[in-house]
Amino acid sequence: MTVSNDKRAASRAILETLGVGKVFGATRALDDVTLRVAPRGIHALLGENGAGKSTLVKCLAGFHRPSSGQIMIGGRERVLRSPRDAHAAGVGMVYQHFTLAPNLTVLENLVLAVPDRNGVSARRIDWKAERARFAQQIDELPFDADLDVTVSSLSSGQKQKVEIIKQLCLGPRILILDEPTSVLTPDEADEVLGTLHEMTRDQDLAVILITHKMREVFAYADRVTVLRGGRVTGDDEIGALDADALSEMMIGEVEIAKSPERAPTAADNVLLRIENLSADNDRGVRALDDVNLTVAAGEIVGVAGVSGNGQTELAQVLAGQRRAMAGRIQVHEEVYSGTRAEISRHGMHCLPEEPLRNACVPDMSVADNLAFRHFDRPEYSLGGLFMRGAPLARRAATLMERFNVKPREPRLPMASLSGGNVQRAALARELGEDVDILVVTNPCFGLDVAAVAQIHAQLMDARNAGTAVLLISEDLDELLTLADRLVVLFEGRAVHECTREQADRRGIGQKMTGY
Ligand SMILES: Nc1ncnc2c1ncn2[C@@H]1O[C@H](COP(=O)(O)OP(=O)(O)OP(=O)(O)O)[C@@H](O)[C@H]1O
Repeated sequence: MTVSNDKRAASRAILETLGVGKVFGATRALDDVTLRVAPRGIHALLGENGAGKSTLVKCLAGFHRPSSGQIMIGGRERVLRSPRDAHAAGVGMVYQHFTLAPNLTVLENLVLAVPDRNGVSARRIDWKAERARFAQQIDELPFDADLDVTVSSLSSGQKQKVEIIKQLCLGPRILILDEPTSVLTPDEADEVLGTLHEMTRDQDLAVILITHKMREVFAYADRVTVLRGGRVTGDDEIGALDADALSEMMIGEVEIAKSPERAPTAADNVLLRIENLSADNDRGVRALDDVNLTVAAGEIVGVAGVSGNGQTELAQVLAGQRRAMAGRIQVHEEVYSGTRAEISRHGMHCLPEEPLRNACVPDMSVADNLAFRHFDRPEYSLGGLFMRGAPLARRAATLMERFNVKPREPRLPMASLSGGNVQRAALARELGEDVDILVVTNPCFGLDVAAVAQIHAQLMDARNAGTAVLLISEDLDELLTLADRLVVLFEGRAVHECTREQADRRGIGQKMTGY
């Protein structure tokens, strides 16, 4: 930007960060970041994993205090000591993962989100008045929600809308969305972003959008700021940029991994066979209903579906974390019930979604988390009782290098890694050794362009080396890129199956919604 442009942008800005820095121990997560956000429009914040996007927006939402620099909102410097301060300054934030209380109704969630309600007894709340107030507020919003349903019965798309409604009801001038569409179908994502786009045209609302999806940036953003290694590497109107320019700003000269060619499959060598499998969810409701599927050596079978249609339960039964109510599973043509001994004997590796929560111990180091599968092997333990630190650290360093986990510091707690790097570390553990069967759920959730290409190449490599891969993913594009065959789950049933040659994007999208 030229100096005069700079001045004009500053005079228009509702929010500015001036030379903001943030240091965590030895990590400089943000370095001299200047960001200017106009009072209306969608401002995309892009960058590879670990670039500092979440840290920056957490500074704006009062979760982190910057180590240096200033935050200006509405032309005034603000010191945001807590989310409450940020809220008072007009900043609302919607997180990547849901924050709604699942067992409460939508109305109860909205009422509890109002500041100053902490500690107020439910009996002292005038529910009738609150219901009328929220019904009227929602009426004025372009989003719809039924106030009386329990949140746990909502689809991901509906939950995300309630998260946004919850923030909009608090009347923010700046709404921050951290990867809001990663849990939505493409149609739901278009609906949510399209609606917000319209809102930023009609009223004083600035949306800061973190996303890894270029399509969304070009369709809905007005302006883009790119971070790399904690520094701003690009800032411009969206109309002045193309995909190559953005990619260059995000990853510099890094080469995007190319997926290896697809090798022929030994279709008759079935390694995983699922027959008439049924299972219940945590509430005792049937979540998987009479599912049949097979995965052969050197084959990727994709499981498509909107989240909440039995995918989680399928992955859990295969990982031995949930009991099947009917049917059977065979691995290497032997009956399999998911015991630790069977998992190890059959070379069965499972990577669940949200690995930080479901597959890692957040406070333990990256090296220890990478050791979960091997710590009791002779080369890593003394008599099976004591872990041998040096070989485990060497192995961790090798895996971190191979899977590009950053920062390359095995002793850091897992929880201090950025979302994308946790994902890479968890995949490194599951794909790092010879694997016969890999069950993986949403492996590229939250990953940047280069990392997605790298993970896809690694999955294809594993397939070509003879691994049977069951890829459960909410990203239809990912499935269409990788899978040899596709199965669609809807309300727990396998409602459609096709080969990659037969796959039709629209048709599969319709099957996913029960059409
Ligand atoms: N609480 C923390 N303690 C220590 N280091 C942290 C903490 N939070 C973030 N970091 C580090 O700061 C850097 C920036 O992380 P941040 O989460 O902001 O990246 P990001 O751009 O949001 O990445 P992603 O796309 O993977 O979510 C990373 O190196 C990360 O490991």
